[in-house]
Amino acid sequence: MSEEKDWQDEKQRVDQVIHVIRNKMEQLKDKAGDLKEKVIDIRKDFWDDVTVNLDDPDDIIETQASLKQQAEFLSERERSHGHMSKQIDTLQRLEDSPYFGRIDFVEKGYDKPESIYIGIASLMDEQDDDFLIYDWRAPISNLYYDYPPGEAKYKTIDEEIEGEITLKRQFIIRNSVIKGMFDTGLTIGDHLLQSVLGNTADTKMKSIVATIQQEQNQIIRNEKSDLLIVQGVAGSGKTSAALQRVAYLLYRYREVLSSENIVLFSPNPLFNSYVAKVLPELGEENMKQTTLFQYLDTQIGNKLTVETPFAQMEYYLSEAGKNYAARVQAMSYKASLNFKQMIDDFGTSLEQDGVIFRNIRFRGDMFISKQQIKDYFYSLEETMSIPLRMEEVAKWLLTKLTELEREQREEDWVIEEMELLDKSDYLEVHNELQDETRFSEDTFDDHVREEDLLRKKVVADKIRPLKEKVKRKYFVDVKKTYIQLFTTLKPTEVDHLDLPEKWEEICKQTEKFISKNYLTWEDATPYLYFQKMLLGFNANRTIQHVFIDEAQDYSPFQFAYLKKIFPSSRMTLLGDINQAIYAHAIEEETLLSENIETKHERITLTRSYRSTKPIVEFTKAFMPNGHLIEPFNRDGAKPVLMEVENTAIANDKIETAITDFQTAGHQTIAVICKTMIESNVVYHRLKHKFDVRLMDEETHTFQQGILVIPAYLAKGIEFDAVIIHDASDQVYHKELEKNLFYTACTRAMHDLLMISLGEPSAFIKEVPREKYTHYKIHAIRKGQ
Ligand SMILES: Nc1ncnc2c1ncn2[C@@H]1O[C@H](COP(=O)(O)OP(=O)(O)OP(=O)(O)O)[C@@H](O)[C@H]1O
Repeated sequence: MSEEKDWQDEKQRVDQVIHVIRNKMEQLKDKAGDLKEKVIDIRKDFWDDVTVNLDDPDDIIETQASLKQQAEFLSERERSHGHMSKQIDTLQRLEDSPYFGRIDFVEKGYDKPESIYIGIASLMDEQDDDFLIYDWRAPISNLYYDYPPGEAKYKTIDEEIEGEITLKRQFIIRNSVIKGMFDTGLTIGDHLLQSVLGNTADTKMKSIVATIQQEQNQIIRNEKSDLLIVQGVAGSGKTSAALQRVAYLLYRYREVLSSENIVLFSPNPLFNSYVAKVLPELGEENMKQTTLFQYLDTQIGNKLTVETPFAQMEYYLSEAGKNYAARVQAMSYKASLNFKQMIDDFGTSLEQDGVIFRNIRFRGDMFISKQQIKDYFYSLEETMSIPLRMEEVAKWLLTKLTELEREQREEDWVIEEMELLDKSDYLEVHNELQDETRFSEDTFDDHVREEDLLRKKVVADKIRPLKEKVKRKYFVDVKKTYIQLFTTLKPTEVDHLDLPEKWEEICKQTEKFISKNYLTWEDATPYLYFQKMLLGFNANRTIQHVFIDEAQDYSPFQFAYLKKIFPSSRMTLLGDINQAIYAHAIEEETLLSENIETKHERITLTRSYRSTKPIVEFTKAFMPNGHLIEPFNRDGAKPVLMEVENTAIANDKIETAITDFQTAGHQTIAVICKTMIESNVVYHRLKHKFDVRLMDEETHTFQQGILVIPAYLAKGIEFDAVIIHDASDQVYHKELEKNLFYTACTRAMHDLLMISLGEPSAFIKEVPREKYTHYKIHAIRKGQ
């Protein structure tokens, strides 16, 4: 068959499929329109169709039943309407680009191939007999992602089907028109990938459904592992694969899983909006998304201020302050499982003694003292866990409060308070009284009864907040109990736990911070863990899948905490050891370390798709194990290093570069700095010349244009061009700064420029000279 004939045949098929899509869409729109009218009618006539009769209890029951029936009828119609709207959305998406792939597969035992077309959703022909398009997540579609032409097999729910792929073809279809078509020998040919990756950066991440690579497909379709760990180099598609995996799981387990059952922990708030469009593009709803900070901060509540990880990072990078060395040791130690062990041991000792409680006062007077609560707590059965005993204490206190409530109704202060009640309170009591007396004739003591009710109300209003506090276990002084870990525990009791050298100083610092209601980031997880140890963990069982992106930044303690909170969830951790930027990663293992003890399956991604080949060749040259990183073959300019003599030249070069990048058509240009302080300075300088935005930890979205951003906030995101504001050795020198520098450089898709004020970073010097262009720019001196 000639290429021209193939092209014509495929073109014709696209037209036919589009015709079917449009027909279906018309029909559905008609149906949905009718249904909408019906829904409006039902809402309008709702009360006409309900028999309302409240005369006697039987009538009331009948009315309730009639109401319920009518409401169900309405919500069933509304549901169908919602379902139809969703189908119409999907058809609209298919109308634009119905499919992206085709395989011809001859099943063993048959002699003719069947053509399977693959798109973002399934589509049947008009008779509903045959599939015109298969959903990319259908079992048979796996052939497309996993095999080149030749022998192949796929698994359905109950069997394995073998056969041979005789053709594998990719399409680019846009606006219902076929724009390109390639037959491919490889898994998914470079052709399409080249064209996708060559595009300019978007402020929203795109789905990679048409070009998923075989190794990414292993992540997306993994069904066996409870703990899947993905170590992938920068730009290898970890986040993309994670989101595709969410879509896959939602399809595969659609009967039992919804987006509400999946949570993604992402590195920063900006990232949330960056990835927000991928799933809707695939016709799925977004999973829940949070950052670890948001999660811990909400759990800890507003009594304590929690330091953000970014503030911790700024402190770490500042290298300033007289307690700096101790604080850095604290960051590492409090991330460790040794520290968790210390808390666990402390928890065990608290079973005997040591929990600190709070007094409960009523109207300024002591009602139950902390000592009484403590005595009650420690009088309870020792075999009961601490949280169970706390439940018992709460019950006991609630009974006591109920007794108090009864007694207090007779007190004089109640009369005084009654006078302060406003009209609505009286009305409420009056209505209550009316309800009570509705069916009785006997109303002579109404006045007395009204006073009773008012007294009851006054006291109840006073006691209610106390009861609420008791229910929330406010009677436990978690903070003071926690501080004891740093004040009363003798180092000799815990020295088997590899105490850091500056432990005593750490203890003093911690006590000082927490007494001022300030929790450093390194204390946030341990504190919350401890709090739950006293008050109960309330495991979250609605979440069935937890995804952790940038997992290298999670400490072993944080991971252990998340496991405890989500005990029955499957976990997918994605990260890159080379991008570990938090202080604890220097000494503590990260989650991605080879020797993590928990049972897991590990997938390694070594191919980098984001940046051009010259950028990847440059960045891999200064990283340990960099030889394992494989660039995707996309051409571009070599990274440029400009070593300049003074700030004036540096500024001038940055400004020229921005203008040049704009002229070259780059839409997003990021000036990446090491810290927020540096970013602020650069922003204030540039804002007079360009329309530029400063990104900080509060930034939740970003637009195309020129951005100034600290490296740690640029995690997970990409830009057309990156300018490293100062790549000098003074700025990027320490071990962890290497990772920060690597993270910054690998954000660039097409162009990377490094300005160095003076001596360039030693990391750059590790790179062979031919991998980048080096300019030295001197100031023009008098007489030159
Ligand atoms: N199979 C693919 N097809 C098309 N584009 C891809 C594919 N895999 C990755 N990409 C693209 O490569 C870029 C990097 O992907 P992604 O952000 O998912 O990588 P990552 O491993 O999470 O990166 P990092 O760790 O550096 O943040 C994105 O632009 C993504 O669209």
